[in-house]
Amino acid sequence: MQVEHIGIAVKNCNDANHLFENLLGIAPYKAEKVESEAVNTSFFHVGNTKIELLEATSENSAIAKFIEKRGEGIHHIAFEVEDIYAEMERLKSQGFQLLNEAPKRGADNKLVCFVHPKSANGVLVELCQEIRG
Ligand SMILES: CC[C@H](C(=O)O)C(=O)SCCNC(=O)CCNC(=O)[C@H](O)C(C)(C)COP(=O)(O)OP(=O)(O)OC[C@H]1O[C@@H](n2cnc3c(N)ncnc32)[C@H](O)[C@@H]1OP(=O)(O)O
Ligand SMILES: [Co+2]
Repeated sequence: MQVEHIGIAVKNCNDANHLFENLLGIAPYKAEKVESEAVNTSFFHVGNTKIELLEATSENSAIAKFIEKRGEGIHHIAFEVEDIYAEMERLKSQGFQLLNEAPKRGADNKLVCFVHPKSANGVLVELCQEIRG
C-alpha cells in the first residue's frame, strides 16, 4: 500500500493552485470537477504521491462543512490498493467503520471509499483503486 494522495480542503482552488505552484515549483497536472462529491479538485505530482486540492461547489459538500468547522487544511489521506473490494471486506471484518457500502467513482480515474475518522485515530482515510480498462 502507498499514499496515493493527501487531500487538502481549500476555499478556492485557483488561489490555492497559485500558492502550491509557488510552494512546490510545479504546475498542477489536472483539474477535475466531481459532481458526486460536490467538489472541484486540482492535482499536483509530488514524488511518487500527489497533493489533491479540494474546493466545495455546494454548501452541502463535505469540504464546505469541514472548512466551516475547521478551516482550510489537510482533509484526508488516501491509500492506493490493488483490490478495493477485498480491502473493504478486510477492514469491515476488523471493525473499521466504512462510510460507503460500495466503492464509488472518485477523481483521477479511481474507485474510492472512506473510513470514518472515528475508526482511524481522527484521520479521514480514503482507499483508492485505479479504474483499469
Ligand atoms: C472527488 C473525490 C476525491 C477523491 O480523492 O477521489 C475525494 O477525496 S472527495 C473528499 C470529500 N468527500 C468526503 O470526505 C466523503 C467522506 N466524508 C464524509 O462522509 C464526512 O465528511 C464525514 C463522515 C467524515 C464527516 O461528516 P460530517 O462533517 O457531516 O460530520 P461531523 O462534522 O459531525 O464529523 C463527525 C466527526 O468527524 C470529524 N471529522 C469530520 N471530517 C473530518 C476529517 N476530514 N478529518 C478528521 N475528522 C473529521 C468531526 O470533527 C467530528 O468529530 P467530533 O470529535 O465529533 O467533532
Ligand atoms: Co481524495
